[in-house]
Amino acid sequence: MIKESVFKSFDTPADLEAKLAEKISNQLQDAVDSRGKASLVVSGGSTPLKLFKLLSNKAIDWSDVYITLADERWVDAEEADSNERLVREHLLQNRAASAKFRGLKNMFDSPEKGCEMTIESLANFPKPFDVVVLGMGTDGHTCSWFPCSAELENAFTTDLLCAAVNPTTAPHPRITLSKGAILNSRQIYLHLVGESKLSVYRQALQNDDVNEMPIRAVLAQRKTPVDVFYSA
Ligand SMILES: O=C1O[C@H](COP(=O)(O)O)[C@@H](O)[C@H](O)[C@H]1O
Repeated sequence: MIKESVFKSFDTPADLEAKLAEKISNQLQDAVDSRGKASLVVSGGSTPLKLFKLLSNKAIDWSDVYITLADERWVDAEEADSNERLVREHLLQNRAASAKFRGLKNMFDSPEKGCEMTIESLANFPKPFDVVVLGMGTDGHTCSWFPCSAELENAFTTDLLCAAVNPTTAPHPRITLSKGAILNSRQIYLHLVGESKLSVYRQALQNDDVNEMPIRAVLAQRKTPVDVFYSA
């Protein structure tokens, strides 16, 4: 049984997004005030889009904020399935347009070949990351740590920032931040919307088999604070 993290439940997704956007923007500005720059890692998928919009209007020093993704599908940034496209269209807008964004996909034809260049492109990001926002799939994956993938162990054990992943249950080869990279952060938020996600989260707390539900690698550790933000 995993000891539960801080769990905050909201009446509506809008209430959740308002509070989470406020917390993230305050933490980013605090980082800029104390260390001159800040870093933010966001997830893709459908859950964070309204959060991105709220964040993009926050009055903070965005030009000192470095943003990247927790994971990416190995598709061009213009394609519908690209997480980078979501970030560009929903987060890097309004006041946040001046943030320094680095995507994970590059010109190589596979994540295995492109991984080294991605790692180099993130070398100047402030670390530990100030804020990481994770999502979770109903199979218990987070980032692109898919329970089915042969590369999961590497993503969990590598000292490198990124790993290539070829999920058998989801489309596209992927690149993902490694477990070491994600846990090298000051604050992780797990953003969950919908009762099906709540039930997967509750199931994840039942034991610590990370291969069955990779989200447990985040929930079972105590190195980095994890706050779960949930709304039905
Ligand atoms: O494939 C992915 O899925 C997860 C969850 O996505 P959602 O659509 O259920 O919010 C996401 O966190 C991850 O970044 C994405 O690549």
